[in-house]
Amino acid sequence: MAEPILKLTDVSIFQKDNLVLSNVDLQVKKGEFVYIIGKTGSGKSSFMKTLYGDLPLSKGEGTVVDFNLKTLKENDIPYLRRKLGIVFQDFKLLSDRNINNNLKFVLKATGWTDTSKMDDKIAEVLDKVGMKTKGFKYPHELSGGEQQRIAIARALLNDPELILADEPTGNLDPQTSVEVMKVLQEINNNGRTIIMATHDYALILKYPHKTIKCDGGKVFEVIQKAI
Ligand SMILES: Nc1ncnc2c1ncn2[C@@H]1O[C@H](COP(=O)(O)OP(=O)(O)OP(=O)(O)O)[C@@H](O)[C@H]1O
Repeated sequence: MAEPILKLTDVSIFQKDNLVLSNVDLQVKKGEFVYIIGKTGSGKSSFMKTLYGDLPLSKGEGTVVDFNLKTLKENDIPYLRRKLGIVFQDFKLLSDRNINNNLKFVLKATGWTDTSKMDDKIAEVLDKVGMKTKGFKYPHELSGGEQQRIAIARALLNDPELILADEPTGNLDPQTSVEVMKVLQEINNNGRTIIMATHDYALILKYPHKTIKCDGGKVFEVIQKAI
């Protein structure tokens, strides 16, 4: 039986004093791919931020990759994030160093010390996203789609149990979006759990998965026809 990697029970999500989402109940099992959809301002990013400890969980109960979000302390957050791979719309690569050094920076920051192991891991994740030969390039020398693939490679460095992707195709044209989606799909086919916030209904239709909608301050599962 697949185990739940995320469990939220009657959760409310706030931005400062504003209630963004309430009565959120959701379980995601290991190996699932789940979309979070909804209009601008409906709470997708707030939902994702709660999962990676950027917004505190003050009401309801929640566990993510065995961390209790309700009792999560500031000091726990780096450990939570090591078990997560986070991908943002705007890639967030460091512009002053090449791709290999972007990835090495993350490995060192998360406790890796052995140079040859780091080099092997970097080669492995670049290979997974089809960017094996691009390690010497600087971010500005890559297209948006390539930069996003590097960001996905970066998210894979510590073998995360869960990948959280917040609008990963939001800055990409439709064709490039499909290419990035293929990479995420393949990662999911290899057993990795993915939660992806998106506006991109064309992608959802092309790659159907369980879909959760944020609307009117609530969260509910939708069937494809209703999207
Ligand atoms: N830092 C913040 N401080 C106060 N309110 C915020 C903050 N960030 C977001 N909000 C509010 O919370 C609500 C949900 O925003 P959120 O960014 O989660 O929506 P979203 O669905 O991700 O939107 P988008 O698709 O535009 O990214 C909105 O009303 C927004 O104005």
